[in-house]
Amino acid sequence: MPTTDKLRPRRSCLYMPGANARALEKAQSLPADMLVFDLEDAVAPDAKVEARETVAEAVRSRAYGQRELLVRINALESPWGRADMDAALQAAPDGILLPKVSTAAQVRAADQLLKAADSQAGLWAMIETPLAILNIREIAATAQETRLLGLVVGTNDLAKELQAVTDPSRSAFQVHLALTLAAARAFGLVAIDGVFNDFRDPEGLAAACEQGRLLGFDGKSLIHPAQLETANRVFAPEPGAVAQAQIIVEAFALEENQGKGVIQVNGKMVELLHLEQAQQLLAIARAIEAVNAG
Ligand SMILES: CC(C)(COP(=O)(O)OP(=O)(O)OC[C@H]1O[C@@H](n2cnc3c(N)ncnc32)[C@H](O)[C@@H]1OP(=O)(O)O)[C@@H](O)C(=O)NCCC(=O)NCCSC(=O)C[C@H](O)C(=O)O
Ligand SMILES: [Mg+2]
Repeated sequence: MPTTDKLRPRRSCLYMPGANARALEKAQSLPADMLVFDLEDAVAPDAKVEARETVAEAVRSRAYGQRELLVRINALESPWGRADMDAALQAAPDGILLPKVSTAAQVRAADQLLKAADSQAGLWAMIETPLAILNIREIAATAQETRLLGLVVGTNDLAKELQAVTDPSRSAFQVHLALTLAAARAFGLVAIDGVFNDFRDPEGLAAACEQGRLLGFDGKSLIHPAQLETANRVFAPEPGAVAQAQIIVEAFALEENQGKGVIQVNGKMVELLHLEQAQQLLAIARAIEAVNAG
């Protein structure tokens, strides 16, 4: 049964070219929270049909344990998109990732296909065009009527379309990242940050993950197994934060604090909103523990 659970860990989201059978096999034992079987930009036009079959078979194999499986189809407007969608839905992944979504209508069109196929898969939209940024509110708002579950930033395509340069601090993309995050949170969606292309630069990756985490993203798009450990570490709640959250939950549970909206914990003001944050953090920490326990 595909999962649409919003509270599961999504620290690491690893892309694999659909035509690369070795990568698809290797991913069965990699510590990724999410796997994206890519049929779009990582697959050359001549290899698209074969990749579609390879990916469908891999998803059907159920050899990926509890990892969340997404298939990134080609755009529905492209020559391959509709057949990709049909094959993917028959294989029953957890989600379909739509590339280059620019309008709410594109999400609705994909959602109609899910409904027609009686699919339980979630929908995920790549935010990687300038038009998507201008339409981000409407795109995210489709979550109220469709199976849209998350937004995934595509900084490679954004850089191309904006004619922007990717510097280490990603200064050109700060507005796009923040708008995507705000739209995701406004409509209760998961938000996954873009890729870091230099997979032999662990310090640069750690800095990029840290930046994404501080902005509020749930996890990071990855392109190579060597990037998994860093993303899993940076996007997991720190032990100190887990301990602090536990203290807040316990403080609000004390008899003398029943019915209170604000209390003090170790000399700091703590409100009910902090209690909610603490509960959410503990839920994610527990979910990560469950994943680690296998
Ligand atoms: C970038 C790569 C082409 C590098 O591949 P390679 O030269 O084979 O790397 P290594 O020799 O270091 O690989 C070591 C082993 O790891 C396996 N491997 C490599 N990558 C993956 C992977 N992604 N998933 C699973 N396994 C992987 C190799 O097979 C080796 O295994 P072994 O035989 O046991 O030694 C390559 O990493 C790659 O293709 N990465 C993914 C590229 C991709 O999918 N790109 C599309 C999405 S990125 C994007 O653009 C997002 C968005 O749309 C945007 O616009 O920003
Ligand atoms: Mg892209």
